[in-house]
Amino acid sequence: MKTTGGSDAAKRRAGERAAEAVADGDVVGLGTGSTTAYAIEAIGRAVDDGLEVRGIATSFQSRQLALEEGISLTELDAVEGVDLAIDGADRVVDDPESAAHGTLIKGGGAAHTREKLVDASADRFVVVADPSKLTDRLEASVPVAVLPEAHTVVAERIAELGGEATLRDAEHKDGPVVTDAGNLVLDCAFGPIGEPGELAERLSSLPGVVEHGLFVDVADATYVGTDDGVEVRRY
Ligand SMILES: O=C(CO)[C@H](O)[C@H](O)COP(=O)(O)O
Repeated sequence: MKTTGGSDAAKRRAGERAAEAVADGDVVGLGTGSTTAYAIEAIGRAVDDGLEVRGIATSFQSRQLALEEGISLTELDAVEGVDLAIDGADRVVDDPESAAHGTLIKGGGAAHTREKLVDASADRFVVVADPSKLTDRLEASVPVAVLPEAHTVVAERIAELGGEATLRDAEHKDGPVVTDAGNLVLDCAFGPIGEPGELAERLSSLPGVVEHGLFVDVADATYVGTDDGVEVRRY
């Protein structure tokens, strides 16, 4: 499984604590990545012990893991609602004085389109992270999923917004990363992002953009695994 740095022990603590929030009968959004995998495994163990839940996978990876763990799966259009979503993040703004507190950048695993759909549909969305994801200012690249034929046009529009777009290359395939939905990913460097809400709206309005990895006002809490416990941020 792809990991993105950070301590595995901290990721495990965050993931397992988030899994404790799952209640009997819940519909649970199952995020993507190495931190969420710990939550999915813990939910699987609880299912073995009798917990009844239905999961909604956000990627091929989380679907495979849920199946291995014996978690029943459903789809967003087959349920009345999602009780809880658990998902990782590449960056989490951690500054209570900032309007951007709790804003996320996601999409390191190129799954952010379905992640945003499921996470934003949930009554509660809990982020699981290790301390390496916390930042007081956003300046990481923003992943932008685009229709394949739109990548050059969107890259030009990104430049007009002051960003530099790089088509994400696959590691074990010649050519670009292709998402689970068949789209390409532009990693867009904007430098420090002062107004993530404004940038998010501009990115969403570009023709050819399927979804971007800025999650503004979506998360309800972040569980941060540390060396000896879990710190909870609520938004
Ligand atoms: O957004 C994501 C996938 O698109 C992941 O949640 C994000 O990359 C964090 O992954 P990890 O828990 O492995 O660090």
